[in-house]
Amino acid sequence: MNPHSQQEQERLNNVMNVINDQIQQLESDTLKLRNEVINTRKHFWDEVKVNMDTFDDYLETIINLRQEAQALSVGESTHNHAAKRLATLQRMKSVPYFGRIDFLEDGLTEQEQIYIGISSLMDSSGEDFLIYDWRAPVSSVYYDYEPGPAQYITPGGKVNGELKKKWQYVIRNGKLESLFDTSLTIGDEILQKVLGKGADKYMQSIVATIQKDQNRIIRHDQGRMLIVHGAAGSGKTSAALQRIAFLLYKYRDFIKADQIILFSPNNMFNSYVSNVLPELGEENMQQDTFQEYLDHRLSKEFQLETPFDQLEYVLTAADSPSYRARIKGIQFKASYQFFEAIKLYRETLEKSGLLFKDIKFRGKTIISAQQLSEKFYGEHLSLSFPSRLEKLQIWLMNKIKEAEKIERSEPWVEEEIELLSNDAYHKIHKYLAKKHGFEREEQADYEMEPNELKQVIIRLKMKAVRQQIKELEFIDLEGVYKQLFTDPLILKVAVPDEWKEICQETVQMLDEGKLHYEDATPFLFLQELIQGFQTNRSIKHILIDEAQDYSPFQFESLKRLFPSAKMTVLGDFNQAIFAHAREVADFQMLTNLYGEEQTEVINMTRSYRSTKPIIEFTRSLIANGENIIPFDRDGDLPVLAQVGNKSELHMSIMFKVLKLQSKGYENIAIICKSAEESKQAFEELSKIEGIKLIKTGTAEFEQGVVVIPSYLAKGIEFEAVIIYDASEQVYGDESLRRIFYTACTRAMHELHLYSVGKPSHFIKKALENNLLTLESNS
Ligand SMILES: Nc1ncnc2c1ncn2[C@@H]1O[C@H](COP(=O)(O)OP(=O)(O)OP(=O)(O)O)[C@@H](O)[C@H]1O
Repeated sequence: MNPHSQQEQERLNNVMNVINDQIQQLESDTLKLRNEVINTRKHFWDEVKVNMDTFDDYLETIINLRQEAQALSVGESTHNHAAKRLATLQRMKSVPYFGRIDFLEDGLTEQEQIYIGISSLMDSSGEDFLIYDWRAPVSSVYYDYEPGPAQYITPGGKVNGELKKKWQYVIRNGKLESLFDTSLTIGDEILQKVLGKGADKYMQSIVATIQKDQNRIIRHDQGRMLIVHGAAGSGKTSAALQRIAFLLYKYRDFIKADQIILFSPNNMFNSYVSNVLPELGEENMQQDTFQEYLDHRLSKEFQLETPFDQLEYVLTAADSPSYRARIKGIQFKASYQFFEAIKLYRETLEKSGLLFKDIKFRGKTIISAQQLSEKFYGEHLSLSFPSRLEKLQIWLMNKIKEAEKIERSEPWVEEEIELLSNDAYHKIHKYLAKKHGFEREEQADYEMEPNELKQVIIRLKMKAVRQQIKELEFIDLEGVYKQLFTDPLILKVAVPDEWKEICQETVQMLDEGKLHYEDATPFLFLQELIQGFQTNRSIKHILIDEAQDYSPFQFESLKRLFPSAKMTVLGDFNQAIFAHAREVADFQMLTNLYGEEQTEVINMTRSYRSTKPIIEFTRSLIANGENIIPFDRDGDLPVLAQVGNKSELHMSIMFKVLKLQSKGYENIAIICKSAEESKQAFEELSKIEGIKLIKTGTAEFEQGVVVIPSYLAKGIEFEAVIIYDASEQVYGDESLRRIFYTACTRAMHELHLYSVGKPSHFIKKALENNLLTLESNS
């Protein structure tokens, strides 16, 4: 037993007592506060005397109301605050702290013992910290330094000193299970233990074992843009989530959880990561997928393809005649050249090319597209593009007024009046009476002018037209976008050889009211360049996970949508699975987004998720994989089993699942290339008890044995992974290398590959270097 254990357990007992006392106190406080709030709500109107007789009475009532509302809101917020603290203390009851540093500040003689946990705790006198929050400035020493000179940054400046000792604790349910003086021991026992555990339904927080490079990401606080490029399993998502917790702590008076958005690959991933922040005593940030944003903006006008439909096409339709052109189109439409070309195109629209729609009322054209075009290109040419559109709107509104006058003599107006319901008639009467200054009690005396009634009817009917004008809907955006594919002179960049086919397909899609996924963002981007960008200034931080899947259009759109936000971009180019993925890591575009001075790039090469043998295998699948450093966790070599046919494959997999389950693994994924392959595999493997099929719509991350398409397994992990069919026939094309790599890197403890016939050439290097065990018959 460690000689310090006794002493440490005593201190722990003390801390537990303080926590228990505070819990007791808070329980009674929150109950009282809760009752007070309920009471105030119940008797809200008793306290407010509503009297509107005179202006002074009215004023008093308003003031009274305000005061009551304010009291209620203060009560609610105090109660929420206390309830939140109570929940954190309850969590601390199990693990009050996980680390300690002994720090001697320069100029002082006594070293301080700093215990670190998920939240701070003061002693009963309220003067000394028993525990420091892991996000407090001094706590960074714990993550950043080995014993020796160390420093940390406070709002008041740098603090220099010496880290004398560093301890790690394993505490469970208030009991000290073990402690490590990490200044003496080599290696990282606690990290070993954490990583060796089973997978959970939800991702866990990593605050007890944050690594130095991850800490840099979490506490990064300069510039508008942080780019994190990290190997599979290096902790990008984990760092992103702890970073959010850090920001919520550091800027607690300025930033609330709903002012931070995490963009993630799909809804299932959202559920997978949804527990980390609450576990740390913070509220969850907003979570979104880019697809949801596109849906919100474009699904009224178009039938939108989802990124997963696009991927499914890419993975399964290689035999279709237009396949090659579509792939080239996908790549081109996500390229930087196309992005620049669209910006240029918008500029040329200042001189010519902007298309308009006829403005119609009751099926009749009241202002033609031709008139609009002549007006736009005939006047105010020295003004900026948005100002010219504004002038056009004003002109149009006047035209609408004229049109309304003309409509008065149309017979439909009389017909409408005759058809008015009593209720509608009275509403109009009341409205006009009020307009003419009749007080409520005199309104019955008001007699409506027939012409005025007509005017109201016409205005009501014209409302939609005015709205169209306000929203600039008279611009034919679809036509403007289509021109890029019908007028060969517009795009001034090199286009793919298959351009003719790409154009045909794009035009056909648009004519059918559909928008391919590769067209959606460029279309929206062009639309916003013309109509103006929508903005949301309340968001202060956006974090983009799996950023390798985003195109320049998407980054630029997010930047413009959230002009007050800082951006954290996390990705791994080796996992770029979409067809538009660039061949090489391209940080330049991202750096250009906010400029070099505002941008920092952090690389993470150490990988934690998988055992060392699995990482050694997976890194052999990609170019420059040797740069990935495995965390030293032991395990079996990945296994390759070659089978003769599908029925042998299914038998072997079923057998393997049983074997893995008998070893205690609960989270087992059978990863297929596509949804189509997953569906077939699921049908064939349905005898496995409790097996589930994960589809694009699956909202909750499921535990147990799952069959899952590679692209949905992205970002998540499983105790054991079975690659359904790693044959050359399935993974023969070079473009699938990254998808294959992504699938294999999902494994924490065991990886099993099956191959019907010849295995994919992706594993050639692994076979040559004995990074796999061959299993002839399972
Ligand atoms: N410092 C750490 N302490 C404990 N566990 C860690 C640490 N860093 C990473 N992990 C664990 O490693 C696994 C991978 O982390 P995470 O999913 O954040 O990596 P990633 O870089 O986002 O992976 P990928 O790109 O492959 O999806 C998770 O189980 C995570 O909890």
